[in-house]
This record gives sequence, structure tokens and C-alpha cells, in this order.
Amino acid sequence: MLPTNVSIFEVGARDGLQNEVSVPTEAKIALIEQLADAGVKRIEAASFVSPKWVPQMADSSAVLHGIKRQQGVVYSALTPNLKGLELAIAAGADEVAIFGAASQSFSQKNINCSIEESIERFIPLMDMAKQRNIAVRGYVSCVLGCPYKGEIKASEVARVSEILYKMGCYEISLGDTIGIGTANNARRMLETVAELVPIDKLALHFHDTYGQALANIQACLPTGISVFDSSVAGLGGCPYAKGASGNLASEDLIYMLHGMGIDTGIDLTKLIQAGKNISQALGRMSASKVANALG
Ligand SMILES: CC(C)(COP(=O)([O-])OP(=O)([O-])OC[C@H]1O[C@@H](n2cnc3c(N)ncnc32)[C@H](O)[C@@H]1OP(=O)([O-])[O-])[C@@H](O)C(=O)NCCC(=O)NCCSC(=O)C[C@@](C)(O)CC(=O)[O-]
Repeated sequence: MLPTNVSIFEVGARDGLQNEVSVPTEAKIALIEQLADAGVKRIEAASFVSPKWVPQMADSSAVLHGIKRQQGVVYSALTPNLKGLELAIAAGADEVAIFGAASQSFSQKNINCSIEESIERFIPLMDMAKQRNIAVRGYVSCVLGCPYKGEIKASEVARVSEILYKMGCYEISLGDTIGIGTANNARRMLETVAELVPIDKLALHFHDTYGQALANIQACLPTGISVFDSSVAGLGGCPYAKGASGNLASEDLIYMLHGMGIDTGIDLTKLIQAGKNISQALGRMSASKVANALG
């Protein structure tokens, strides 16, 4: 059975803008406020990682301090370690996310340590988050393939996901970092992970590099999965996955879901405008087909 409503986790301001030319802090703040105005309830707004690694996110504290917050909206931030968590708390993040990978090579390139070392690094972060009552989301990258290693076993994705879940992450977002998956293997991977982590604790985070993200989501919907990450205007990519395009465009996802009678609580017209505004600030066309067709 298909869900009647789903939750959209908007990652454009983080996953999107981390891989675009730097945009002014004011433009990031305007984007986040416009997303909230469009009815988006979960917004990844910042990333407290090393500014040497990802300079585009160096103004994360100013972004979180600068936004006018809307009640009922959760503003989240990426945190790779304890230092990141401390900075995120000081900036007023409502929740944070840790990020691991199902590929050793990607883990090394992205966070400079092995999968096992990353888990060790997350332990004090999880302890402090618990003490401070901050919810933690977990990402697993490379769930359908790795830019360095190639094929990734679904059993490895399930293993890492279960570890993050058991450590206390309230939700595990499964990242097809390079957008390489196709419908049948996306569904098989999800079903394998769901043997170890309840389906209502999982989210899908599909990049659209090969134009497969919508088809993959549609193939996964009958499993009962109901949380999807997407990026307004299809912003972004991943700095440690060369050639990866942005996440699935939120406008395209919402158009499809509404067309299927699945509610998201998001005003598509306002969302398209938010996407147009940030695309303009970046000096490029939106990567959303729906935004371009309706605009
Ligand atoms: C994890 C580290 C920090 C390890 O980096 P490292 O160099 O191994 O760490 P370190 O502990 O030796 O620290 C090096 C320097 O960074 C500083 N530092 C250390 N931590 C922080 C922090 N939190 N905030 C600010 N500064 C920090 C630290 O203070 C030190 O500064 P220095 O003494 O040289 O001046 C680094 O590898 C890093 O920042 N990586 C982040 C890479 C990244 O952001 N990737 C993109 C996000 S993941 C993604 O997009 C995938 C996802 C989630 O969307 C899902 C998908 O699509 O698959």
C-alpha cells in the first residue's frame, strides 16, 4: 500500500549549497526562510564541518543565527564530530546529523577515517547529544554504489545502518551519493536494510545524476517508506564524489507525489519560487524540470 502522506527533508541549503560556488549568507538565509514559507517542515540549514574541507559551509553559524524561525519547522545541521556538535548547539540547531558510509574508500575521502573509526568518533557526539536532548539523524552514503570502489553490498549498507540506528539515530537516511542506482536494486537494497532497521526509521536520499531518482523512489514507495530527502532546484552534488549532480529536485518529487494523491503539506508554487530565487543568486537555471516547465 502506498502512504497517503510523506515527509520531505529539504537538503538544498546544505547538500545543495555545499557543492555550489559560494553564495552570500543573506541568500542562504532567504532560501531557508522561503522554504519554510512554502510549508517545508524539515530543513537541513547548515553544516559544521571543517571549513578547510568545505569552505562553502563556513558561514553556517551566521546562517542559523540569521534566520527568522517558524514554529513547527526543524532546522538541522550536519556534524561530523564533537566539535561540530558543539558549534551546532551554540548556533541553535534543533537537531543534527552524523554521516557515515557503506564504503571504506568514500569514508576515507569524505571524513578522513575508516567506517570503524567514524563509529568511534560518533560515540562521544551521541553521548553529548543525548545529554543536551538533541535528536540525531544518521546518513549512510554510497548505498547503491561508490565513486571509488564501485559496487556496494546491500548487506554492508544494512550493517552500517543498524549500527547508527542502535547508537541512537532516530532516522537513517540512505544516500545514493552518485545517483547510480536503478529501480530494482534500489528496492532490494531498501528491503535488505529494512530487515535490520524498521522501515519507518528509514529515509531515502537519492541524487539524480543518472536521472533515476524519481523512478527509484516510485519503486520503493510500496515498501511503506515515507521520508524522502530532496533539494530545491536540484541544487548541489557532493564535493567528495566527482561528477555527482544534485539531489533529486524537490519540485519534481512533490509534483510526482501530489499527482499520485500523496500529501506533502508543501505549496509547490511557493517552492518553485524559492528555487528560482536561489538559482538566480547562483546565476544558473534550476535543475528542476517541473520548475522550468511551470515557470
Ligand atoms: C571530519 C573532518 C573534520 C575530519 O578532518 P581531519 O582533518 O581528519 O580532522 P582533524 O580533527 O585532524 O581536524 C583538522 C582541522 O579541522 C578542524 N575541525 C575539525 N572538525 C571541525 C568541525 N566540525 N568544524 C570546524 N572545524 C573542524 C580542526 O580544528 C583542525 O583545524 P586546524 O587545527 O587544522 O586549524 C573533515 O574530514 C571534514 O570536515 N569532512 C567533511 C566533509 C564533508 O562535509 N562532506 C560533505 C558532507 S557528506 C555528504 O554530502 C553526503 C550526504 C550526507 O549528503 C549523503 C549522501 O549524499 O551520500
